[in-house]
This record gives sequence, C-alpha cells and structure tokens, in this order.
Amino acid sequence: MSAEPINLDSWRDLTAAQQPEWPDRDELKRVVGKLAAAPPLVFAGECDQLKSELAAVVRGEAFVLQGGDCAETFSGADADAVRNKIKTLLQMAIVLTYAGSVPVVKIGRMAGQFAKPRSSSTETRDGVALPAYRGDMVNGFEFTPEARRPDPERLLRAYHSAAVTLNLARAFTKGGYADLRQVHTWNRDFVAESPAGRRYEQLAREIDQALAFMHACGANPSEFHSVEFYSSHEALILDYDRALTRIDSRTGLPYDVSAHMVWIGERTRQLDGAHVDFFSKIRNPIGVKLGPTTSADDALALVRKLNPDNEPGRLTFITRMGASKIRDVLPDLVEKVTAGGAQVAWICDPMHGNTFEAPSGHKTRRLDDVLDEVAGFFEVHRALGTHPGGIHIEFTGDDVTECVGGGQPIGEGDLSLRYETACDPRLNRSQSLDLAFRVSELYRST
Ligand SMILES: O=C[C@H](O)[C@H](O)COP(=O)(O)O
Ligand SMILES: C=C(OP(=O)(O)O)C(=O)O
Repeated sequence: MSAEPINLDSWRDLTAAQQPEWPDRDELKRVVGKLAAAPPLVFAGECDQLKSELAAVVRGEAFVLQGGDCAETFSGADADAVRNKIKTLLQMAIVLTYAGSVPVVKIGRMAGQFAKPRSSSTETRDGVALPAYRGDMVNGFEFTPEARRPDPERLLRAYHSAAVTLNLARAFTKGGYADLRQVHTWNRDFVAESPAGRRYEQLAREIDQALAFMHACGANPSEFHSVEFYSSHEALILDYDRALTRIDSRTGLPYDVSAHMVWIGERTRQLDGAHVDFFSKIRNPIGVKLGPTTSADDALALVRKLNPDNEPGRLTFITRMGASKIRDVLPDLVEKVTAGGAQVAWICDPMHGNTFEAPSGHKTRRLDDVLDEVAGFFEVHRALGTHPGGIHIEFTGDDVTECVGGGQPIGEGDLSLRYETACDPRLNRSQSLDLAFRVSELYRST
C-alpha cells in the first residue's frame, strides 16, 4: 500500500500573511523555477541531526543559542561580517558551556534571514508613502520608488548570499577557527577592553589550563577542534521556501533545504493560514514565535497541527512576551502545554517584546529589559519544573550602538553613532557577552 503523496502546495489556497505584492508574476514564476532546480543549501540528514540535538533540549540536557542579525543584507555576506558573527556566537557558547556547564546547540539567524514581516505595508517620509522595506529578499532599503519595488530576482540573490554565508560559516566552524585553542583569538579587538571581555579573558585562561591538563592526560577529542553550526531563518516568503523544498532520497519525505531550521513568526502563525500549513508538511525542526496574546489553546492547537506525532526536537516554541509581561503570561502557557503532554523545546526571545522608540526616533531596546525577560523566563520554568531550553537573540559581531545599556554602556544619545541595522536593533558583541554571562549564572543558580 503506497502512502498518500504529500501536497506541498496546499498553502496556496490559504491566506498567506505578510507576502510582497510582486508586480511581475511571470518574473516570479521564472525565478521560482530556477530556485526549484538549484542545489540544496543543507542536507536532510543535517536537519535530522539538529532535530536530535533539539530533542536533547526537550529532555533538559542541552541549551539552544540561536542568534544573528534581525535582517541580513546582501552586502553583509562577506568574510569579515560573517566571521564577527560566528566569533560572537562562539564566545557566547563557550561562556555558556564552561560557566553554565551545559552543552550548547548553536544555531545562526544566518544564511537566509533576508525577509521581514512589517507592522505597516507602507512607510511615509515627508508626506511620501512607499512600500515598506521587507528585507533584501524582497526590496531595497533605500527610500526610493525603484528600490522599494518588490523584485523577484532578489529571491535568487538571497539564495546565493545564503550559500556564501553558509560556506563561510562552515569554514569558520570546521576549518580551525572554532578550535578551543583559539578562545583568546575570539576576544581580540574592541571587545577585549569591555568588562565582559575582561571577564571572558579570565575564563579563557581557565579553559587553557583545563585543555593543557586534558592534553597531558592524552585526551584530544574532535569536539575540541570544531563545532556543529546550524542555519535558520523565518520562512516568511513562501515562494522561496517552497521552491527550495526537496524530497529526501533516504526517506521520501520533504525538507526545506534552504536552512536546517525554519520558524514561523508571531505575525504569520494563524492556525488556518498558509505558513502553518506549509510547515506542517516539511520535516525540518521548526520553531514558532509566541507573543503575549497567545493562549494555551492556541499553542496546543499548533502542537497538534505541526507535531502530530509528538516527536521531540521537531517543535520549538520561541516565546517573546516582553519583560513586563513574561511572569504573568508564560506560566499558564507552559503549564497547560506541558500538561497536554506536548514534547516541545521552550526558548526565550527577549528582543521582540522589548522594542521602543528613543526620543531620537531610533528603534531600540534596553539590555536591562532583555536580561529581565531572560530572568523571568528562567523563574517561570524553574517554578514549573520545566526546562528553560535556550535563547533566541538579535546580535551582530560589530561595535554598533543600537541597544542601550551594557557593561560598556550605550545611552540613548549614543544611538546615532553606529546605528546600522536594516530593521530592528541588535546587541553588539560586548552586550552579547554580558547576556551570555548572565544566562550562565541563571542556568547554574537555579
Ligand atoms: O523583526 C521583527 C519585525 O520585522 C519588526 O519588528 C517589524 O518592525 P516594524 O514594526 O517597524 O514594521
Ligand atoms: C519578526 C520577528 O519576530 P516576531 O515574529 O517574534 O515578531 C523576528 O524574529 O525577526
């Protein structure tokens, strides 16, 4: 008896929120045809490997560190920018692994994070309204009618930029740069002088001593020389992710081979919507963002639709409640989802519920709010006996001034100094390290 073929296009009959209005549908069709014939960026077996690592997170045996730009740009797919992000991720991971004593699953918001949902489909400046910037995959950042016109050719450029980024990320994480003997190298440049950088240096010295001891004992495992790195993005533009979905030759099942993990955003998680339908068909590990209005019934319905077999590692809930709400809204959600027997990983996005506009007009976030939301996340999970499974953050490896606060403090008046994000404000490298140290303390102390 042959199994019913999986319809990967049923989402086309449903409402897909936050899609661009492509002016040229024929051009879209041509581009999608090219993507459908393009080589995969990742392999199904790698997606399964991540799924099994996320299953360990569900069991409470590992912790997820997921992060990168809010919106990647095509011009950002260069060696320096990718190295700086990988370096930040490695530094944060080593802090968590060493100081928090927990295995860390490293997932970049990288190599595909080129599309953004927006609050408004237009942006108005000086009385002129143009389509909102929806990420480099869709249109250009520049405020001109030409740049803001959605251009399907950008889907192909997104694919190629993702390929370049992933290639660099794989080289940095497998080719010697991620070797534990490099822990000091990751801490050179501006971050070394920050309080977190100095604290990191102390930790790196301890790691050196531990490595020398283990080496003397004859232990030199491969885990000391490279790390597993996985890619992820919000699979927002369904034409792109559908075109990059392939049938795995081992299992006959569909995988979105544009990234190891993909997630559904807070604005597109409607149960009867196109995104949830598409995600229910692919076999990657997937995430769903849950904002403060999510009810336990919503979450349980998502579990039934997206993970009907209750496979651990398949579904991660990424909560983004805001520091002022998390302690009120998260307990009911976690309690009822857990009571429903759902095998999910819970991770905390402390960025998206804490955005505000500074008097200068910059969108920003306070590091203190970010830390407070993470603390609330740990408090709630510890009180319920569930596992605080990770963090999902927006950061860059550069010395930007987009979020306020931190051990090397940035004030609201400093925001214009280096405000470079294409969308939402990111933590810079020393703020990211501040966060990693705080999380490692929370992990150990509770
Ligand atoms: O990253 C998240 C969203 O895309 C972003 O917060 C939307 O920003 P907007 O409210 O300025 O459209
Ligand atoms: C849009 C995002 O977040 P959310 O869906 O939680 O608003 C994001 O993570 O880029």
